[in-house]
Amino acid sequence: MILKATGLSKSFPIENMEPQHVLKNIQLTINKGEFVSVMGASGSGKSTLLYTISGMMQPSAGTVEFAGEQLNKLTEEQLTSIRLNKMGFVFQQANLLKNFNLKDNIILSAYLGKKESQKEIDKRAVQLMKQTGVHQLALKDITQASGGQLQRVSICRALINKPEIIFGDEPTGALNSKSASEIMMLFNEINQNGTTILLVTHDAKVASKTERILFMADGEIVSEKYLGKMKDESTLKEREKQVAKWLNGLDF
Ligand SMILES: Nc1ncnc2c1ncn2[C@@H]1O[C@H](COP(=O)(O)OP(=O)(O)OP(=O)(O)O)[C@@H](O)[C@H]1O
Repeated sequence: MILKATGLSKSFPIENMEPQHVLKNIQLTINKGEFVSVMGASGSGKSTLLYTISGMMQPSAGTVEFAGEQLNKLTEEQLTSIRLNKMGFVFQQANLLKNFNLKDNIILSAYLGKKESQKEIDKRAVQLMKQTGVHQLALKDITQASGGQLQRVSICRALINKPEIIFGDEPTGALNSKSASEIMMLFNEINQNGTTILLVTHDAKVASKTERILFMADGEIVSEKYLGKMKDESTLKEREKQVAKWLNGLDF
């Protein structure tokens, strides 16, 4: 087990009204090496779940244990260190810094993170850029790359500190279907190399490439289904059909 949420709830206050209960008593265990996706209608609480289990947001109740640490017992400084060194984040938009070239965007957080030499960090950045097919863009800036390429760079940035888990919030949401599919194959490869991955997605095609799908409705995990790891792409059509069936059976 790498992550365990117990009795996790999150409410947001609303002026002159009852608070909005966005997460309700969530129990969730993620095992080391798993590739998990979270699906559910807009507003069901998917992003809030991701933010609370990754220590970006304080839950209203409940606990999160990550890599042997109870996140609620840590100081903000300790949480920042865990997020920097043990977690990687990929969002819908790459959110890269415009005054840095693409390689510098990748290595910046490694300079802030682990105590490694510049040479080692540089070497890993180049390896990651090769693995993700963007090494020829190392010295370009963000205006000189496509959306898919920028997302590959943001995946390199997420991986630079060798995280134990990658959290993705709609990481393919802004991409065309070809780029989205390529990015998912890349996540699959990263997962096969041992990194645990949890993705929030609206897209059944994305979810069908993951190992386990959690379905959320109204702040609760209402169902979870196991697809198993995708060993090769020949099974993809079958997996997509299966996910479509599951979605049809749920009343979102
Ligand atoms: N910081 C906040 N303050 C108040 N309400 C919030 C806040 N963040 C989220 N919410 C509310 O919580 C609910 C769930 O939001 P969340 O973003 O987790 O859903 P989601 O399932 O990820 O939706 P989407 O698929 O549209 O991104 C929404 O009704 C949203 O308005």
